[in-house]
Amino acid sequence: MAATSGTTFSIRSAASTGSKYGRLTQSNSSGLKSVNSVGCESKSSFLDTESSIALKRFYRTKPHASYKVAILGAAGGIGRPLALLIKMSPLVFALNLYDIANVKRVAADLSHCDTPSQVEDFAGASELGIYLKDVNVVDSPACVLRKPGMTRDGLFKINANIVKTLVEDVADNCSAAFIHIISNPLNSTVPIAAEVLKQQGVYDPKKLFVVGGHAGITILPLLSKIKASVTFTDDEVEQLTVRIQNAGTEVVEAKAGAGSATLSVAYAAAQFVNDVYECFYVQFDLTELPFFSSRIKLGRNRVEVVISSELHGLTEYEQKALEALKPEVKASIEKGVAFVRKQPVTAWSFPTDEASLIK
Ligand SMILES: NC(=O)C1=CN([C@@H]2O[C@H](COP(=O)(O)OP(=O)(O)OC[C@H]3O[C@@H](n4cnc5c(N)ncnc54)[C@H](O)[C@@H]3O)[C@@H](O)[C@H]2O)C=CC1
Ligand SMILES: O=C([O-])CC(=O)C(=O)O
Repeated sequence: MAATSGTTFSIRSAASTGSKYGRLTQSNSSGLKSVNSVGCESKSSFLDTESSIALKRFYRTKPHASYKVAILGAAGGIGRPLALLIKMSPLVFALNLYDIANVKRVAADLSHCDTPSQVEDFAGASELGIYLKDVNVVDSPACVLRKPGMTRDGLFKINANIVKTLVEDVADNCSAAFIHIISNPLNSTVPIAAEVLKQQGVYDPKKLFVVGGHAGITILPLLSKIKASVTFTDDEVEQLTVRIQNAGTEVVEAKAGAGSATLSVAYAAAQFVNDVYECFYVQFDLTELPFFSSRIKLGRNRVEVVISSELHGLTEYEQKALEALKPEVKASIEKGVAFVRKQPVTAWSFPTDEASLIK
């Protein structure tokens, strides 16, 4: 499922703080890149005086923008709203947009939002090195998406290679960055990214993750953990579980070939430059599988806490579903790792010591 967060995302617009100075810069050093940062003096505000004063206080007391964020696939269905949401964050001072197509128009449009961050656009593989320099956070929805009737795994052939190549560039240029993979099939693309980073000697499992982690029955809503005072009959649990497992597919079908979920995914992805508690698919030893999803506290720079009690006290239905999904997750992980190691899946198994990198 695309977005499941109950956390809040702090959004502030510089316009509403009465930003005093305006700036528009164009730089054509490479012939491909433009630097756009527009700040407008904004005398009129839709806020009343009290709100305006409160926002000015917020800007005085909050830490300065300290993140440089790169979005790979920034001109796509997810990339565009994600770029807007990140452009609105007071925590971000620079936003680099990369895509193989149409990225200039996104940057030009976005640069008219007078928030603190400066937007730059990059296109073409030769630009990746500059684009990733000193980046703290990489968000990657670069890839192709599925059409109605396809499974997420059906994207493996094309997307595995895109993810591998882009993560190799990340490893070369900003290996200390937080890396957020969005590209499907996630159950395989995260292990692909981990394997590439390992091969380059720069893997930190606390810095690589995806919100959720999913495909078909490997999406398992733990309805028994709902805190609100609500109870479901066994039939309702079954119906709700299947509905949630198909939530992404519902959007694919509603868009009838024009894409998959974009706005909700961008919303979920944008939150990770704030402190959040959310379910993430990462490498750790919650189960016998090396990668799994659980609730995690994500701090400013890394995964800080994995809530390992998440799988305790499941109902019989949930426990059965959990056991039933493990072979599929295992196969997806093995497929991703074998792809990077260029080995047949059967020739490889995950060493047990590697299954416990996050404690
Ligand atoms: N994690 C999640 O919950 C979700 C994941 N997805 C996945 O996210 C991915 C992107 O989805 P959308 O943005 O809707 O697709 P889209 O097709 O609208 O955008 C993808 C963008 O990536 C760019 N791109 C392709 N190859 C590239 C490369 N090598 N380098 C840089 N950019 C490249 C394309 O030019 C395009 O602008 C898909 O794989 C989709 O399945 C989609 C929805 C939910
Ligand atoms: O369904 C898809 O293909 C996109 C996706 O992963 C989701 O929305 O959960």
